[in-house]
Amino acid sequence: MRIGLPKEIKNHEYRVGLTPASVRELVAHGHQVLVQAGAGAAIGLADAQYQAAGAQIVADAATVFAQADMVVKVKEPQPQECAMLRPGQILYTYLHLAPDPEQTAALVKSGAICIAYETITGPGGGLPLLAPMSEVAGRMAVQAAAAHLEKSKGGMGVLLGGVPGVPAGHVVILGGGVVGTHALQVAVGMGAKVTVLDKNVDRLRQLDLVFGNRIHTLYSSAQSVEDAVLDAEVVIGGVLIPGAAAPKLVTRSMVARMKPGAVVVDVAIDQGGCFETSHATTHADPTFVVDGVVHYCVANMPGAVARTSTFALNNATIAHAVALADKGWKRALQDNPHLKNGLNVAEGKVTYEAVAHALGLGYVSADSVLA
Ligand SMILES: NC(=O)C1=CN([C@@H]2O[C@H](COP(=O)(O)OP(=O)(O)OC[C@H]3O[C@@H](n4cnc5c(N)ncnc54)[C@H](O)[C@@H]3O)[C@@H](O)[C@H]2O)C=CC1
Ligand SMILES: CC(=O)C(=O)O
Ligand SMILES: [Mg+2]
Repeated sequence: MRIGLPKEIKNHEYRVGLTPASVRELVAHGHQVLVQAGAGAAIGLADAQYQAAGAQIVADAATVFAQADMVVKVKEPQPQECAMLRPGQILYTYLHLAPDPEQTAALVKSGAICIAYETITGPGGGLPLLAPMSEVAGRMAVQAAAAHLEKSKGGMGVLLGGVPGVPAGHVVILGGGVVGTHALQVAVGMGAKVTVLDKNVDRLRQLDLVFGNRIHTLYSSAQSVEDAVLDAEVVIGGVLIPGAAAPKLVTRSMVARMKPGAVVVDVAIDQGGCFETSHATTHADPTFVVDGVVHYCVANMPGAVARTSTFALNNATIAHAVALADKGWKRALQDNPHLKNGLNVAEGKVTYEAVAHALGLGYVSADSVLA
């Protein structure tokens, strides 16, 4: 198969879909890899390293899209990328379609086979191709919040860990999954007071066993969310219902009653966000203020630490990339139900139920397009 690697074009997105080591793996399986010139240059992955791994360097994205049977990316395709996809071509990347009707329409129109990293499941449960980026974003969320609590960034002027004689800030984490766990590790490490809320009591039990009395756990309800959010210096949104639009746990009226200068980091913004007041921002202009509360809602947080993130992502994506290249999409998906769960759009149909439901579109099962 011929595999194409374009350079990412989203705002301040320096990650790349394949490392030279991943290219080497695909080439060893007999595949040809076309890499757009400079695709990894911003994170120290030079064209020469890709060539040494067996790739062919091509001048532009148009050549990659025109010649590849499978395009491997990181972020959802931007409109000009969607326009270059063609029927039957495989697109393997993050998509986050539920809050994005325009992209969904463009992918449906393309006729391409669109496999979303974020809905591929794992034999041990969970979302193993989302997890590494959630680890990064969860850890970054506390860094971002601590920085934006500073007065010069619009915050209330509180040091998260406090100092002897002055209380620490209260970090409230909505969702105790991968983002939540990594956020709470860093928040606990910084000496903050930490509360985590989840609907899954087993998850809270696990966190309680690991972190003991260094954290507080709460079952998530409208009441507990409101009580915690109104007491917080920082709220981190890390809830997820796989593939679906994020539930709006924090209402506009709660935000209006939060402490002035508090900071919210809505990591779940890529699925539409869990604060009613959120809208997606970019690394170039990451925050906005609503009712005195600083909102950080960057939809590609791991792009800021693109070198770490690229290697972590490739560790999780390469095995399925090799399977897709070796077997073709139909057999690879028939052979592996977890990879099949990644199919969101194929041959002009929406094949992921939560996406179809969120957008009010017709749904056709992955099995029926594979038949
Ligand atoms: N903005 C960014 O750059 C990035 C965003 N993300 C996003 O972060 C979000 C979280 O991802 P993960 O932690 O990997 O998901 P996860 O599935 O590991 O965790 C989500 C948690 O939310 C909980 N939850 C669901 N409904 C809830 C409710 N009503 N109240 C409280 N908890 C609830 C679930 O029980 C689960 O424990 C996803 O939308 C993901 O796409 C991930 C990486 C980067
Ligand atoms: C998961 C995601 O949205 C990201 O890594 O950018
Ligand atoms: Mg989007």
